[in-house]
Amino acid sequence: MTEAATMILFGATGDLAKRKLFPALYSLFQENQLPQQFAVVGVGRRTLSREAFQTHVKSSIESFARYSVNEKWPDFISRFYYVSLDIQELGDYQTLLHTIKTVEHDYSIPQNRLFYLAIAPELFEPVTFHLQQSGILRQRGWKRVVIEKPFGHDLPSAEALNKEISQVFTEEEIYRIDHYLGKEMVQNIEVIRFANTLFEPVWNNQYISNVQITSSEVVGVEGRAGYYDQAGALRDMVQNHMLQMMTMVAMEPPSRLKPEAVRDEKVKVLRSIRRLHQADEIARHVVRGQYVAGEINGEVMKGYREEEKVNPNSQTETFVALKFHIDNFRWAGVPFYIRTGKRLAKKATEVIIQFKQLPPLYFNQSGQLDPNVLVIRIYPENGLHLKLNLRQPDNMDKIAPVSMSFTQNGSPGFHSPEAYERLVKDCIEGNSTYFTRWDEVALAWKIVDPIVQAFETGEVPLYTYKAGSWGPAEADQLVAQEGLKWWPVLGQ
Ligand SMILES: NC(=O)C1=CN([C@@H]2O[C@H](COP(=O)(O)OP(=O)(O)OC[C@H]3O[C@@H](n4cnc5c(N)ncnc54)[C@H](OP(=O)(O)O)[C@@H]3O)[C@@H](O)[C@H]2O)C=CC1
Ligand SMILES: O=C1O[C@H](COP(=O)(O)O)[C@@H](O)[C@H](O)[C@H]1O
Repeated sequence: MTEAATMILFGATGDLAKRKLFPALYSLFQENQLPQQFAVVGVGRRTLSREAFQTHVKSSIESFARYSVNEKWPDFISRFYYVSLDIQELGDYQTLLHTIKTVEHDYSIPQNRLFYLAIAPELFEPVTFHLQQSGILRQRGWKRVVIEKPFGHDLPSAEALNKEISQVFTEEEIYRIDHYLGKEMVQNIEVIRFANTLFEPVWNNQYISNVQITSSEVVGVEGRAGYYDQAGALRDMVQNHMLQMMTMVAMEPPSRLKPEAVRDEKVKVLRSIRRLHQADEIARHVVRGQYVAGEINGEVMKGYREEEKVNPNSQTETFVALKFHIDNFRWAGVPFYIRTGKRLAKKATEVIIQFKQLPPLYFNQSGQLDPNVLVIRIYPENGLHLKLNLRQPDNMDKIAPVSMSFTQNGSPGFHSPEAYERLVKDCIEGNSTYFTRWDEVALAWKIVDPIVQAFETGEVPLYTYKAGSWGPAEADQLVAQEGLKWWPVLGQ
């Protein structure tokens, strides 16, 4: 049930708020999914009048929202207030407290306060500390804090951050965002598995040969070089989004559809992922790459090292492909391949489940029959695609693969909610199922940290790939070692 609340949005003048958060709030408002008693206090460092802030919100809606400015607009925008504050200055928080109280009074909102930290990670600690010091958290209603990624740079920094935040908020009050968990088809993975008799019994190492998870991007670093050149693809995408998708594919059925039960099962998967420690072992399981100049859709793209604010000798990976094993009864012997990178040929996110071959008899005498494959399409489509074998209509002696496809966002007039819409609604409602719990974050760092160290000491070669390709050729060899290939993504 949606609860009356005030959202205090730190970083309200920033990019994330403009491109994702205001549009998400507007969609929820249009669909009557926000509480009647709801308001937003935007917080930024720059000085802005309330009117100027409302104009800023309007331009965000006009540029990025699914709904246009319509008759509901005046009611929506009247709920937006603005406070200029320096996060580092404790004294500034009294104005914020005063505004929150005014808003709660004007909209008869009980003192339920949702703090959304859309700010740089180094500000997470000072803001939580000052919220406590200023008395803003000494209210009668509930309090929650939403924290954007990245949650730490490695395990020690994540532990330090968590320790600080935990002095002010309990684990139940902390909502760590991983926006991939808000995506329609990522949430559908558990439905595909646990609501379909066709799939549930075969979802294991008896029937599945391998799993491939791809998230490819056409964009480069897009003005975020300062962060990205320190992070790289492994920290930026694998530590969070890719491992989260893998846990959704691999987890056991939860005892109940409750946040803790679901997250307990995901944690068990993360614990069972075989850790890679030795440099030679890492080099056998991980391929890293960096893009050089190339062409995408007829446009010439510069190489990563030529990008603005990137170190011209940068050793940062913009592509990574990995082979993981999950050492439990369900998955023993099934490789999970993950690949992600920037400046690849297409923007796509897919999970591919490749089933095992039948014995080489009857229609499969040659042993060359195509395997059955289930493709879960997360982007650009929200869909499913199942590859089966049938007789070829024009040559009944031949067996050929056919496809059954379902695309949710293909129907005219159908607009799937954006990931941030689901997640913002969930945190207002107090549903933390699709947010990452601390033990998930810590385990993910434990998996990733030794690989990062091997990268930093140069023990894993950095290959190059052309912008517009599918990554270094060595990534193909990673799967070819087991007689496999990467399944082409949609439209490739
Ligand atoms: N942008 C994106 O697509 C994504 C962003 N994120 C994460 O979201 C967070 C925000 O990112 P983004 O919006 O891009 O960042 P921006 O740099 O665009 O915005 C930063 C915001 O923080 C405010 N700010 C900075 N310093 C202070 C301060 N001392 N006191 C008060 N406010 C301050 C800025 O206010 P002002 O401008 O007024 O100075 C601005 O509103 C980061 O953690 C990022 O990693 C995560 C995924 C995607
Ligand atoms: O978190 C991040 O995700 C985006 C990709 O998200 P998507 O929803 O567009 O697939 C990535 O570009 C960015 O580097 C990373 O920080």
